[in-house]
Amino acid sequence: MSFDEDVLKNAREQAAVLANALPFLRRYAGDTIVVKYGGHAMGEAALAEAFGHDIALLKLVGVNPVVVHGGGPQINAMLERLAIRSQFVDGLRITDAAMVDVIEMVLSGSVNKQVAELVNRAGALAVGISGKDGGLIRARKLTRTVRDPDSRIERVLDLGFVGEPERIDTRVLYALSGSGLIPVIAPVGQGADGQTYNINADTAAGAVAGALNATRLLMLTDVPGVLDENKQLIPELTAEQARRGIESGMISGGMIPKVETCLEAVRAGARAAVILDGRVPHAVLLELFTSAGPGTIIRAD
Ligand SMILES: Nc1ncnc2c1ncn2[C@@H]1O[C@H](COP(=O)(O)OP(=O)(O)O)[C@@H](O)[C@H]1O
Ligand SMILES: CC(=O)N[C@@H](CCC(=O)OP(=O)(O)O)C(=O)O
Repeated sequence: MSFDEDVLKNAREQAAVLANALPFLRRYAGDTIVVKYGGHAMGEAALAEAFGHDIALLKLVGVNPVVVHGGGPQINAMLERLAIRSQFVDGLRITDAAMVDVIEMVLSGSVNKQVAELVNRAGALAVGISGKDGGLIRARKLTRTVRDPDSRIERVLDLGFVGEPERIDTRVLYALSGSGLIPVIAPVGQGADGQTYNINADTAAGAVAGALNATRLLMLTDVPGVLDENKQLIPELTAEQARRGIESGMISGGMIPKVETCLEAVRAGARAAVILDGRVPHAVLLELFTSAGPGTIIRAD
């Protein structure tokens, strides 16, 4: 085959691949997909670039992607530089007054702009905002009760300025998405009194997905999904299995807010939530458009 014939053959093959992809790419046209992009998944440059491409491609094929990012490792690094120690309870960072300023700086500042830039570099137009912009996330102080295993006495744990979404005002998201832009959200909220709250990024993503009645909430993380005692992937998790998993300790640490969030998101209006491996390049496209993107799916009952 001559050089020209080779080029032509490749081009025809590429065209066929594109044409074959059409029914898949149409699958979520017009739908809203909320993607939680965890701090761990941002580490590797090639992976991050692939993530940016996935989000840009979603917009191109008529999907309305909304990104909510984390930044736990990035906050840890900054707090370490400032010699401030963190403590976690059930995957939530106890946040005092000095920390909340640093956390807002990291999340709404450097990380938010980095994530928006990943999408922009892929040729789409992302706009980085925090939950404080446009009144997006009205937050209230989160309280946790813990039971002492010996005395069985319950006590309320003060997590400081850790918040939970109280109300989501979706207007800013519709305004951006409707103008061809992709919202990229930092998980920081504002209380009725103006106080800034640090919100777990999973929780923020779940609240946004519920309020938007998203077709999917995709939770990108650093494990293949929810794993059982033998470290095997659980393809589908019911509310009852989740409750037992948390009680038995099979589901622990950062996976607790993740699973709880998925359950809450589908209860609040999202069609399904998937916990999947963000370390796999193009995890978002694999999950949405192929049968090779297994994670753990949590559906509305
Ligand atoms: N049953 C489980 N299945 C999978 N991961 C689990 C489970 N229980 C606890 N984990 C832990 O949860 C972590 C994911 O939560 P987290 O570190 O908060 O992720 P991210 O930073 O992506 O939000 C995993 O890396 C794992 O160590
Ligand atoms: C209250 C709380 O824990 N907030 C988180 C917010 C960032 C986050 O959730 O980031 P990842 O998704 O990367 O873990 C924190 O301070 O680390």
